[in-house]
Amino acid sequence: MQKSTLKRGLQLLSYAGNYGWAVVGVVISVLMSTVFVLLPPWLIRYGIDNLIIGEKPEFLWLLGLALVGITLLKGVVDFAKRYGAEYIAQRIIHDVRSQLYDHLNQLSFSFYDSARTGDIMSRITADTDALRKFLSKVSVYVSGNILTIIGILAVMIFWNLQLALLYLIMVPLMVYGMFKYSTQVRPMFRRVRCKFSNLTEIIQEDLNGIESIKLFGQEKKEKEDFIQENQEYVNTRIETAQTSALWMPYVNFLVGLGSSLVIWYGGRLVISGEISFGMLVGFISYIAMLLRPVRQTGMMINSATQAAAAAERIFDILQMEPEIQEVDNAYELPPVDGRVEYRDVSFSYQQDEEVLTGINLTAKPGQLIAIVGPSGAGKSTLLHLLPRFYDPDQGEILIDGHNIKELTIGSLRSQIGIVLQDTFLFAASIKDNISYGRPEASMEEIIEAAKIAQINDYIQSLPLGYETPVGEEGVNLSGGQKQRLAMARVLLTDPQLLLLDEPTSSLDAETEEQMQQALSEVIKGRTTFIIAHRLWTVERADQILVIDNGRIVEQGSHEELVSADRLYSQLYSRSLSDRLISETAGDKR
Ligand SMILES: Nc1ncnc2c1ncn2[C@@H]1O[C@H](COP(=O)(O)OP(=O)(O)OP(=O)(O)O)[C@@H](O)[C@H]1O
Repeated sequence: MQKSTLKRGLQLLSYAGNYGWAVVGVVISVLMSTVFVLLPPWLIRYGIDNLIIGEKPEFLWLLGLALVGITLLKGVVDFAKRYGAEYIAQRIIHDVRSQLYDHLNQLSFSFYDSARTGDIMSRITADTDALRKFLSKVSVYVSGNILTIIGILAVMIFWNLQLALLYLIMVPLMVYGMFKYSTQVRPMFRRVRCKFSNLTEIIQEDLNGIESIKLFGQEKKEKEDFIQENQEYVNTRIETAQTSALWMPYVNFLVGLGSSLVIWYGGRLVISGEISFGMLVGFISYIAMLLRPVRQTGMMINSATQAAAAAERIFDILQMEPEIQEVDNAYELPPVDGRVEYRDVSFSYQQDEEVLTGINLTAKPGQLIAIVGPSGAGKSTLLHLLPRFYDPDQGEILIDGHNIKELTIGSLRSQIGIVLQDTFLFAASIKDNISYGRPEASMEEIIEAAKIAQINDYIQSLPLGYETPVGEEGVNLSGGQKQRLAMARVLLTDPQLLLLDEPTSSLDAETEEQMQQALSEVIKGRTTFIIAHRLWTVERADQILVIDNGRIVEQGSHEELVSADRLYSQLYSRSLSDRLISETAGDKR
């Protein structure tokens, strides 16, 4: 057994510890069930030797009654065993799934940058289900079967060593077969699960990117990719089934061989009077009984290996440490005035590829800081360091003199409002989306925020108003409407620090004008960082930082930077001519 499998097994056992009494109940029922399996051949041997051959027909009904009684009792303990195992399995999987979900929430952005959504989904759903099957069925069946095999062998040895030894020759062959089978099948199941993840990933990606697929007419190519992945999954499954299917004939052969040997040699022992006829019948019954547990155990190696592969994938995630962590004595950030300092901050997503280098900046409380620069210069990254989506490799960031690394993450983020380039809305009502960060907000406050974000009139015009669902079953909002909704959502939390990543990028000229007015209201008294490509929108900023290639290359007011006649002034002129062109195009239309 691999070390990692053992470790995963122990980890699972630690979950079972929470349901101690149920586990004890299941263990007792497995033991009792095994005893009830072992009893009938013993009774049959006794009946044949003492009641049939011993000619005591008046007691035969008692034998029948005992056999029926055993069946009934076995039915009761089997019920307890199955119900208990399912109960424990469901509880454990509930805990694992919740922990997994919780952990995924805690993992940092860096994890999601490289993680594939389909893969994560299949770990939460298919992998936890494989584990549930193992816990509810495989673990009890396999332990019951192993106990039965050991019990049968023990009774055989107790009855007659020679006959038992004859049969025991088969055991190494069985163990060898089982070992061979499991080592072959195990990596196959790992591959099956990976292929399944790939398939989920493709479906997920195609559904998310359906617009781009249709726009670029790539349906055929995507279909071919899907067919290929689907085929590979099926091939892997079939290959695995082929290997597993060899197991049954192998076991059948061994059991058949064992029975023949016992009848051949045992028959001689009966004739020579060394064992009774009842004992031979008992032996043969036990051998026939061995078939099921041995075969089942082999088959269950399938599920066990599937579960081992699934557990590995689940625990791989659970063991990942979130990159962004609070220090042990992290403290709450008190309400801030909004002074932000970056001191010699450098950052890279991947080693040796610095995205930000030696950033120094100071924003005084209530200032509007505009960040401009070419695409890919590092503007968004600069903002993402403030709420600790990522931590700098070097340097430090302070808010009102508090180093953000020493604060609790919740208290830090609660004072920062962010409107990102892409706005994500939940499948809930408009009202719930706006109040997402402050569910207790009153309707008046929600409407007020929506008014400032210039979206109230539109919402009121909808038949269901603020109760209108967003997304599939409700209204489909435009990019600009989404951004304004996101703005209202942030306003409602009344943050002292505002990070706006191109908040007006999806707006038309008219709405942008309105939004600009709204913005000047919104940012009053708050320290605001705003990224803008349309540079005329940030002329009024207190400071403009020009970022190029991860460095601040210019810094100052609009007038200062224009007269400096460097990168900013070039970008500004380009931005103005773009505006002119788009306005002329708009007029012509
Ligand atoms: N999650 C990420 N993982 C790895 N590299 C990233 C990640 N996000 C951004 N980058 C890289 O870091 C650099 C800076 O990206 P950033 O998004 O900060 O630029 P930007 O100036 O905001 O660009 P834009 O104006 O186009 O939004 C780019 O080269 C980008 O490819």
